[in-house]
Amino acid sequence: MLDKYIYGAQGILLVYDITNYQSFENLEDWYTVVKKVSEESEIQPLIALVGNKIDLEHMRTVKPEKHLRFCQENGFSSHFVSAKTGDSVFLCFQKVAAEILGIKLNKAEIEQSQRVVKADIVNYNQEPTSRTVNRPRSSMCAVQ
Ligand SMILES: Nc1nc2c(ncn2[C@@H]2O[C@H](COP(=O)(O)OP(=O)(O)OP(=O)(O)O)[C@@H](O)[C@H]2O)c(=O)[nH]1
Repeated sequence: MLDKYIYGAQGILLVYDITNYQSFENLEDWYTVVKKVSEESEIQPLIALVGNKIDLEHMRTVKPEKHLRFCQENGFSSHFVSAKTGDSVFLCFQKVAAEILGIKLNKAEIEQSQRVVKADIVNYNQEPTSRTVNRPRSSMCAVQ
């Protein structure tokens, strides 16, 4: 069944979980299937390596160097996303589509697709604690 999806595809995303080394290792098997099917097809798909769950960077087990080496060795384009927060997901698809179409994205197009991280100043109503020796903290920064 998988070969039916792969056959004739112009782009293939090999996605793994950056916090799960096994999911990265499994890509060898997925890539083997992709290569086998592509040999039988006239269309050679663009292959993108996508590291998912970048919102869990502190739990990363697959080093970025490993990811990049795999890309370099096989001519993949490289992407990191978070399906949970949506970070870089649109950008990833936009880059893959542009590469397939042979279009070079300009800086403005790339920046437009990048998620803006908003930081609000929130009132900090608690009494100053003993740690605030110099000036009591009256506000804090919250990244959403
Ligand atoms: N923190 C975080 N969790 C994610 C992200 N993407 C998916 N998940 C979670 O990871 C779990 C597996 O997601 P699935 O969409 O089922 O992925 P899958 O590849 O189909 O996983 P399997 O069914 O286990 O093969 C779910 O609990 C998702 O909510 C992400 O970017 N960040």
